[in-house]
Amino acid sequence: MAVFTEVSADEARALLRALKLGELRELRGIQSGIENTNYFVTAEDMFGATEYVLTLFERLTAEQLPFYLHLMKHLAQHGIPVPDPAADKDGDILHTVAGKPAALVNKLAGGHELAPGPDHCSQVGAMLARMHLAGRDYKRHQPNLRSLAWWNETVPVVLPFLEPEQAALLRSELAFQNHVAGSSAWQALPRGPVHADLFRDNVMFDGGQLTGFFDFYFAGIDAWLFDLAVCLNDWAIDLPTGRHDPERARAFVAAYASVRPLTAAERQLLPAMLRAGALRFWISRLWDFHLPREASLLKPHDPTHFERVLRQRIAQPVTAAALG
Ligand SMILES: Nc1ncnc2c1ncn2[C@@H]1O[C@H](COP(=O)(O)OP(=O)(O)OP(=O)(O)O)[C@@H](O)[C@H]1O
Ligand SMILES: N[C@@H](CCO)C(=O)O
Repeated sequence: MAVFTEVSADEARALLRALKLGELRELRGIQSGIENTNYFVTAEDMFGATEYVLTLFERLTAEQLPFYLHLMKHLAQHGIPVPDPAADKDGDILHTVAGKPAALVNKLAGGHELAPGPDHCSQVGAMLARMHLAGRDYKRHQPNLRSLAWWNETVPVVLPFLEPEQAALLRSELAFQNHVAGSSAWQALPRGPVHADLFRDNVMFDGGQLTGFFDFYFAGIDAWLFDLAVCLNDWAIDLPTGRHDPERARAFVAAYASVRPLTAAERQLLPAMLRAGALRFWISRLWDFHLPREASLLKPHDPTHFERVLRQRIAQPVTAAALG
């Protein structure tokens, strides 16, 4: 469950009042998610009832949060379907609730598509490219905080928990990614704000139509190709085995490239970036699994899933040419 911090009805009422969003009708803790405390909030004003999502940030600091919240606002203003943080009378979108930094955003319609087909992948691929283009003139800068520097810092912390063979793979993949990051192709990759965690459970569909991307709290400035690789590693694999699904991957990449064609450097580095995407989540899952925070009922994601994905990506590299 993901209510790390309890919010009282009075606290929710006070926030709604400060944001001039009407009276509180319902406050309901959201049981999924592993990073933040989330509540569904129903408010009613003279126009009727509206649903919002209240997020209390458990790990991120008030220094880091403006980048994410203003990015969501920027993208929403550029027509990308993402939650739009509500502002108070001073224009502030970062609030304090129960002593934690907090935001209130509109609730996206629909639910997750946990068994996506090629059509879902095309919709997400095209919207991902539109989102990258819409982020080009976003002025704030914050690196992807779960990128190479964090991998280098965190790998030594998780290594003692691994079997020798797993430790060897983790070490050698990290060395490979450090090597790739020194290449001219890597330097040439187009960059901008990326979501960096756009898994099936961070996208909403309603009646088969994409209604939005959410959970931008791992976003940062990074290679657009990294975002694409993270998506392919989730949207276009068979979850039980981690095996690449060529049909879904082709649909995803073709739709992405129809909005923003891949550059030569991106085509060259796709196989390495797919490995990077798998490594990133293997490390974070190992970290969450072996060094959990104090959260009574938290169920960490299975790290071995991304170990399998990484092994597949190394044994059977997926090239841009194979994806059309
Ligand atoms: N803007 C939104 N609109 C609709 N539903 C939302 C929205 N934000 C969050 N939710 C719901 O709340 C659940 C938990 O949110 P989220 O995935 O952001 O949790 P988290 O703990 O912040 O992240 P993580 O995915 O890293 O575990 C989502 O699965 C979704 O059902
Ligand atoms: N998407 C991440 C969880 C953090 O959002 C994972 O599956 O490990």
